[in-house]
Amino acid sequence: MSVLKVDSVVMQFGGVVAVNNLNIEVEKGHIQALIGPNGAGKTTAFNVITGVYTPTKGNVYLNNEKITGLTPDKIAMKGIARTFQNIRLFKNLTVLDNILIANHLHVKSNFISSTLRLPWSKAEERHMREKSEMLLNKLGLLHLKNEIANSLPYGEQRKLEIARALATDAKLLLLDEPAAGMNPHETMALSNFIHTIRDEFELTIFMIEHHMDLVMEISDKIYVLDFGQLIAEGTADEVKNNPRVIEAYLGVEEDAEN
Ligand SMILES: Nc1ncnc2c1ncn2[C@@H]1O[C@H](COP(=O)(O)OP(=O)(O)OP(=O)(O)O)[C@@H](O)[C@H]1O
Repeated sequence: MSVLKVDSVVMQFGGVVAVNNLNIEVEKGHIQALIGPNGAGKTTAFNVITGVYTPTKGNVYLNNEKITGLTPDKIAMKGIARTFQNIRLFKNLTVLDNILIANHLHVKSNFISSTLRLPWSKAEERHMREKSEMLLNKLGLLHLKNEIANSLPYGEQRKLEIARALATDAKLLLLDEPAAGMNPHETMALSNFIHTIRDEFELTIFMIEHHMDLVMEISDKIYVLDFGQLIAEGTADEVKNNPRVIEAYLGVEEDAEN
C-alpha cells in the first residue's frame, strides 16, 4: 500500500518549471530516496508534499486522502514530518525543550487551560515530559537531555532534529539531506540509525540525499529527477546502471570541472 502518492504534480514559479509532471509512490514501511543533480527540483517536491507550496497542477495523497492545498501545519497534523537541509533546531534551548516544543503540536489542552495551569493541564505537561524522555531514550539521546542543542556534535544535532520530527507522532518522515556535512563514519552511523527508527517507530521514510553510498545502501526504491523531470525509478542496481542517470550525473561533474 502506498502511504504517499504524488500524482502528476507540476510546480511552476513564473517561467521556471521546477517540477514537471512528477509521479511518486512511497510504500508503507519502505525507505525510498529522491536524488538528482543540484537544482533538479527535489526540495521543491518536498515543499509541495508538505504544503509549503500548492502545486500548479496535480495532487498529493497521504494514505489515499487528498492533502493538496492544505497548510503545512495541517499536513503535519495528518502525520507527515520533515527535517531540513540546514538543521533547524532551537539552538539555545536544551535537547529536552526542543522535543517538548514539537510535542505541543499534539497537545489537546486549549490555550486558556494551559495559561491558567489547570490541574489536568499540568498532568498533560507531565505526560508530555515523560513521553519526550521516552523518545530521547529510544533514540539514544536521553543522557544529553539537559545539554544546549547548539553544543552537540553535528551528528547528534541531526539525530535531535529527527527526534523532534518524530515527537509529532508522524508515520511518514521526509528527510532532506540528512547526511549533509557528515564524514563517512557519521554517514554509516546515520544509515544504521535510520534503519533502527524505521523499525522501532514503524515509519515510512522518504529522503533526499546526495551521498550515493548511503542512498544505494539504504533505499528500497530510488527516484531520479533532472531538470524537474523524473528520468528513472527503481532499485539501486536499476538506477545506477541507467544511461540517463549516468548522463545526468556526468554532466554535473563536467560542469563542476569547467
Ligand atoms: N521559490 C522559488 N521561486 C523561484 N524559483 C524557485 C523557487 N524554488 C525553487 N526554484 C527553482 O526551481 C528549481 C529547482 O530547485 P530545487 O531547490 O527544488 O532543486 P534541488 O533539486 O532541491 O536542488 P539542491 O540539490 O541544490 O538543493 C531551481 O531552478 C530553482 O532555482
